[in-house]
Amino acid sequence: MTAVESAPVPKRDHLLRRTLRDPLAAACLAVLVLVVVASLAAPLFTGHAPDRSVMADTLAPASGAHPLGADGVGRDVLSRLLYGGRTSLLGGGLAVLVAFAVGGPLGVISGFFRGWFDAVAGWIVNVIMAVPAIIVMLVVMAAVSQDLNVAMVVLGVIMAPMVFRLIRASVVAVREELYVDAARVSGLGDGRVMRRHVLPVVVAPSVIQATQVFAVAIGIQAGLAFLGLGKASQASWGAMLGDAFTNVYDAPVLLVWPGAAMGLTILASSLLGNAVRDALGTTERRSPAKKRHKRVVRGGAPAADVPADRLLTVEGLRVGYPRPGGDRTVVDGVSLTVSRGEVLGLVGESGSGKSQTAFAVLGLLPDDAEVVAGRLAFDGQDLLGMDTAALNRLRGHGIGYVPQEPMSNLDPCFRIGFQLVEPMRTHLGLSRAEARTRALGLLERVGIPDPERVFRAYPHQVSGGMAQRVLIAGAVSCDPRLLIADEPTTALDVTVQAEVLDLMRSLQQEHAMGMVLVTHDFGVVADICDRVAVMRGGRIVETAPMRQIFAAPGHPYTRTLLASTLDGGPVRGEPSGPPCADQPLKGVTS
Ligand SMILES: Nc1ncnc2c1ncn2[C@@H]1O[C@H](COP(=O)(O)OP(=O)(O)OP(=O)(O)O)[C@@H](O)[C@H]1O
Repeated sequence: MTAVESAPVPKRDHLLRRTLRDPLAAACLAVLVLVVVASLAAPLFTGHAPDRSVMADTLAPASGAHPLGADGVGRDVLSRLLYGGRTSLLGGGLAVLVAFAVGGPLGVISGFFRGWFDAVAGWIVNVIMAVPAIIVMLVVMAAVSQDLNVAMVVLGVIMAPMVFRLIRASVVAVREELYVDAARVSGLGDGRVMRRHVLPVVVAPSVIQATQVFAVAIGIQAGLAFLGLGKASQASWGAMLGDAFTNVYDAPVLLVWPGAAMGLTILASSLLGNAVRDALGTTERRSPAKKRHKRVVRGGAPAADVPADRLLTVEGLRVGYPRPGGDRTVVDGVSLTVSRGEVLGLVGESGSGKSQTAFAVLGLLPDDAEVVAGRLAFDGQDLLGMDTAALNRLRGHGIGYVPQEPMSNLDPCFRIGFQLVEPMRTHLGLSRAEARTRALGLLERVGIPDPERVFRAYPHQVSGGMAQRVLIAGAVSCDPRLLIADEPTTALDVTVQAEVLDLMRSLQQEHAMGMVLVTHDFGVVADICDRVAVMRGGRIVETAPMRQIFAAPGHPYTRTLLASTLDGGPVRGEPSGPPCADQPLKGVTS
């Protein structure tokens, strides 16, 4: 029996509150607030102008008039420290802003859409990275402007490639996740998928990167000022270090103030960045599941002369992957049909091409797949000719999908309720409240005992069986006419398998949905299917009504598969028993 684990659902906790639970983070934030407030409110703390020089006060020690003393040309050290903080903070902030404004969007677009944009952006980034940063800034300061802030803007552009690479890598990793596929299957457009599932993952590494850019910018700015660059009127910690260095033997204490201010600011911002990253709870980078390239779709003719109750028509479907040694064909000439209210079982050993066939219908094959079909039509619409936006509208609404791995198809960052509500709002145009009510009803319908609780839970707080029920609820939430279920019970234990199958059968009958049930299990076939198509080596070797398949299997391979199931032997992998007439296709892994 499936059950929600007893851990209570945590309340949404504000990021700042979570961060400040770490005492070190709280101390770092306090230091940064102090530095910012002191710099901005400098006139409140000192009456001296930072560039006002009084020769009589040269290297004056700390006193009431000069709490931190005076520098080599008689300027008040406290005043220069406070006003210098403005220059450093503004410079660091400018560099971060420019680096993220340039590198951030480019990284997201490149990682998400790849293709020519990615290639061009990658090339530009490589060129920028080959340019020596310090030389460029020296040239800019010498030839364009003596303003340190201008140099920091240039530094931001030079550092944008680092941001670009980091964000691109994060986006590439997350877009390969199954739950991103699942979101696309449920019909969410690229914008929503990016906003809801991709961008949240980018936030944590970006925070760390921002603190690094900030620290580097403050350091480089100080270096430039130390070399004497920058306007003489512009107080900065670097200029203070330069001045202190010339008087290092007479007043070594002058090195302490700007050094301590810089060190503390950089340290506090780095440690705070780490704490924020930890509080975001996404420290691990998600590993890419598979590599994708551009999808090529060729061929396809509009559907015509099909019976009125026909829902899905697949004719002569071929799926191949270009490989250096020759194309790898994984589905070869598959033809099948599904009528309204009919359940078609797609059966075969592992690697026979069942999922590839299902994904071709869903338009979810990897981008390097070549798909050719005489006809690939859903309810009178040509699927091959459809653009992504039309496919997005169709998926979820017209065609629902129940995946094999329930857990990997739910985004761990979002509550289950949110993930159910979103597609309904998109496809059915429901308000948030209406979608919530409908989602709760669906959760109850799929046999979840405490819908409210599961609605508020995160995926890790429910069991695998419960997650699969949630996905089934999601798949039928927008009243699809066809449901594609890819081994929906494989990841579940035996009792739960039976319950989930019962549920799918009754939902299918209630909604009069057509269904393609991908499975390797003849038990499942007997339970739920009206007709069966048996696949081997990328081809359909036999299609027949369910009872006929069991009573009089026509193809030797069907007999072998049936025998291995009925014997209780392994169905997956190469079947035992007499060799079949059909051998696997060249290049197809069985
Ligand atoms: N991106 C890809 N590039 C090349 N070959 C692929 C790719 N994806 C799948 N294949 C191959 O396609 C063949 C069919 O895979 P498919 O996932 O459809 O099998 P299946 O019948 O669903 O098996 P299973 O029950 O194990 O999921 C396999 O040999 C697999 O290695």
